Amino acid sequence: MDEQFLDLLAEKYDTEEKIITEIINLEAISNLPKGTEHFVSDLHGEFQAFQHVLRNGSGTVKEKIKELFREVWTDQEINDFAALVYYPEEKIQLVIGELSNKQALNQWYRLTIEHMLKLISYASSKYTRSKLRKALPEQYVYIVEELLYKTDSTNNKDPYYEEIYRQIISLGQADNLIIGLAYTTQRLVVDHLHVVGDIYDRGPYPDKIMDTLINYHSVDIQWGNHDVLWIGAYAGSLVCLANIIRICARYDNLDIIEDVYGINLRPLLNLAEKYYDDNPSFRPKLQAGHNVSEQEILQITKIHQAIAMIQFKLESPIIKRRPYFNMSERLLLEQIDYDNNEINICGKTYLLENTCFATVNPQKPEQLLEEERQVMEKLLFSVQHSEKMARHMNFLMKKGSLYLKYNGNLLIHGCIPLDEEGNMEEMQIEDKTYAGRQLLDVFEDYLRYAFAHPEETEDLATDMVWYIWTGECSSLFGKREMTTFERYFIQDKEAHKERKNPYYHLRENEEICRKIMQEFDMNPDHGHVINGHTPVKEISGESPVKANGKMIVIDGGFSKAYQSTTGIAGYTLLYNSFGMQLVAHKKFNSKEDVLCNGTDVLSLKRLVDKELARKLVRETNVGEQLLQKISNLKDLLDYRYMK
Ligand SMILES: O=P(O)(O)OC[C@H]1O[C@](O)(COP(=O)(O)O)[C@@H](O)[C@@H]1O
Ligand SMILES: [Mn+2]
Repeated sequence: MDEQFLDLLAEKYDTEEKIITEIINLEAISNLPKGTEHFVSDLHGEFQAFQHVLRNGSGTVKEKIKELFREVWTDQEINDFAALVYYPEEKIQLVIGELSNKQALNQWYRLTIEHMLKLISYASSKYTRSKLRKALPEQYVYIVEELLYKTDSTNNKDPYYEEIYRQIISLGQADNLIIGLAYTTQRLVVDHLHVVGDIYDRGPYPDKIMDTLINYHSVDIQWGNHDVLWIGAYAGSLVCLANIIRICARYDNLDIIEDVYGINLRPLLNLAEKYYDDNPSFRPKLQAGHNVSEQEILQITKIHQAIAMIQFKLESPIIKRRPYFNMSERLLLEQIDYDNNEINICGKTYLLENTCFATVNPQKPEQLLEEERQVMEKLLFSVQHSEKMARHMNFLMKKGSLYLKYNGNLLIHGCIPLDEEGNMEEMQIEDKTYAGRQLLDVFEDYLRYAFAHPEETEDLATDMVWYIWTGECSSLFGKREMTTFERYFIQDKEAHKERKNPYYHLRENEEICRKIMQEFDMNPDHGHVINGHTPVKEISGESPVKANGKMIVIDGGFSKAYQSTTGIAGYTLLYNSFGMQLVAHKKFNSKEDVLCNGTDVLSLKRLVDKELARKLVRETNVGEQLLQKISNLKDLLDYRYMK
């Protein structure tokens, strides 16, 4: 071992005792059961439903409550206590409103604190004391530890403990303590969260999801195609920027752009008012319960057309300067017969309806009007100077990656592009050809380069971010083409079809999944491929567990727009020391429903994999680091003390 490294290490561990204590500590930790991993995906801006799943740990909180109190509590009591753990602030207010006198309330406080402590003690049984301490409400650590670790079996200290409870209540600290303990419980039931992509688009609050993730104790993100689109916009890709605004307009979410990220839409609105009118194809999909006036709808409809046309124009030069993107079929503006309002796509002629080509010059259809160019320039400036946007995008980059190998599983939002024979699909980029893991690594390198160089807007790296959103070999898109244009202007549904990469039928096959895991140097006997991206149509009998259990698809289905096609509100996955469990969620109504009626989106669990022996920390990614550290410390002991 490098002596310089050992000398550095010796600065921190400067006595024999310190080294030995740390070795014992790390050895002990690595023999604890592994913590619970929680997998969610396709959140699509649905903050309310997401935070519910996070707060209830996909059913883990209630399960623990049941295990502890089933014998002594009614279902109603269990539900009430669960609601208190999920939404402590609101539930306490409801209880205060219901209990008629102070004495009753104080009694409730006394019992509730005791129950919370019991639950915490149970939920933390597989953690070290130090880990639990870090999860406790800071200002109450001392008294909570006193109450948690009562060791006196003689009852001599009973009056002492009672006095602690009494003081907490009489000093007006009960509410805060209960709230703090509820959050401790939430934190203890899930050790680490994986977000398998698509935080952004369609739903109204992606920013609140981002803020929640930023404050979460332990998380990683596998980017989804929609997340990459937002990264691309921030990194200087005008076409990605046009796309995110178009999708926000389409889903009546322009507030996210204007109010949340502070981007001025006025120049775009002025342009839209000048060239566009009402158009049934571009009216926004309204969010339930969102009151929008006719005038606002008209405004959004105009903005929607303006930005969609800018997007289509911006696609052309990229397709032309990157022939190996193989997207010449998508040069649609050039294939339009502007006199007859028709288009020829793949040999078939379609009539165009609800067109809005006022800014298109049929001779040079890709050319932006000077006004359009200026609007995009201003928008990009605004996006790149939004403080909140910078914070959220930096976090996406820091915690995110295109794929992740974690505790033996391969996590990826979309797919591993394959050909019909099940070989890794090849893509040529400039003069080199890539496939499989190498291709994904190259994509990620380009994306990181584009992000680090936001001032470069037409270089290959920036174009590549857009390719990852929509290209045929993208591991996040996984389809041959994105038929956005067709869905706006052509009635015939045949033209809307997006052909999927062969991966999506081949992934049913165990051998293929094994091959993919080998491509990533993983052990196919133990691991799984975990995907999001495609809603699992439970209604039509589709199963989220495929390939003899090697493949798990957990599109969260949080997106309301897709719930009628899936029949459920999606899946999440839990992986604890006993094995893997898939959780199917019913539609989430509202927080109020959980609080008042105790209706918790019933989660149905299905065992995917059972560990033969309880899995320990030492067998995990974190454990690997611990074992490395132990080995370093042993070297240090040897080097300094000849042991
Ligand atoms: O229904 P929308 O929101 O217009 O989006 C449809 C588009 O979204 C996509 O399904 C991609 O989004 P997902 O990653 O959520 O599937 C495209 O394939 C399709 O063209
Ligand atoms: Mn997706």
